[in-house]
Amino acid sequence: MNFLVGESENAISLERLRDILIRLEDTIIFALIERAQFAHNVVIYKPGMYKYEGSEEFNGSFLEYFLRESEKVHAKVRRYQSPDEYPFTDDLPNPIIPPLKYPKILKPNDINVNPKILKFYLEHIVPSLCVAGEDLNYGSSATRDVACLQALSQRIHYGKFVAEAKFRDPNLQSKYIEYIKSHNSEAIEKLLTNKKVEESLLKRLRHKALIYGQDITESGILNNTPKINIDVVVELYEKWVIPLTKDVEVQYLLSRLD
Ligand SMILES: O=C(O)C(=O)C[C@]1(C(=O)O)C=C[C@@H](O)C=C1
Repeated sequence: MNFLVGESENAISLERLRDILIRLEDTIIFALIERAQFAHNVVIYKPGMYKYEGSEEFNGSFLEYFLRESEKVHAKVRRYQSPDEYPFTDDLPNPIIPPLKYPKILKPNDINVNPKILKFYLEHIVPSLCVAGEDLNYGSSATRDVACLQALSQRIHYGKFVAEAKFRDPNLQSKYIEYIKSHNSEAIEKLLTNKKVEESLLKRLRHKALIYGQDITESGILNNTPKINIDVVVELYEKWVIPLTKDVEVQYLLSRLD
């Protein structure tokens, strides 16, 4: 969590939030580079391929099993009590350690777009990121998938904080209230969109993916094939990450006055 426990409820600014989003670009690119070293391994996404000891009734895929079991442990150490962490599975156990006092920055809401994240990740990202076929690295692939999914989820749900910061802008608040009251999601989206920020982000992302994806040796950068398909990274943001972040922002604002 980037908002430290004990900080004030006013501890958000758009500038600070944008810095967090920029840092998360690094987390996401490195997670994708990690996943890209293994083949698609489609078998880990097919339901009912394995029997799971202790969860005989469970009939999902190997990845779903792995996500569920990982999230159980993470829930026990209160990961999902942090307002920037959202689980992909439900019926999770209670934390075994006492709760922390986070600043109450967000209005209570139950927005969770993880089903959409899982869908685009499995249908569009993994097949274009990884070499087709099987290399038997099922466990390694699934651990990398979980890292990618968690990073994407955190980034996209930061839209709630970004929306809250935008709503608090005294120059814009009356406009937001007007559009929220008239349930005008299109006007809300238009008001919160900043094309310049989006364009700079996509350019920066291309540079980062190119640089992070190279081999670096004692004599400098080796100009060999990058470890990741740069276009896939840029397209991921252009087609999915930014639109879904905006979707979260709009959903959050629509419920902001409830
Ligand atoms: O930085 C913002 O203002 C955001 O709302 C975040 C974000 C993004 O997803 O990166 C989304 C919408 C804006 O058009 C610009 C960028």
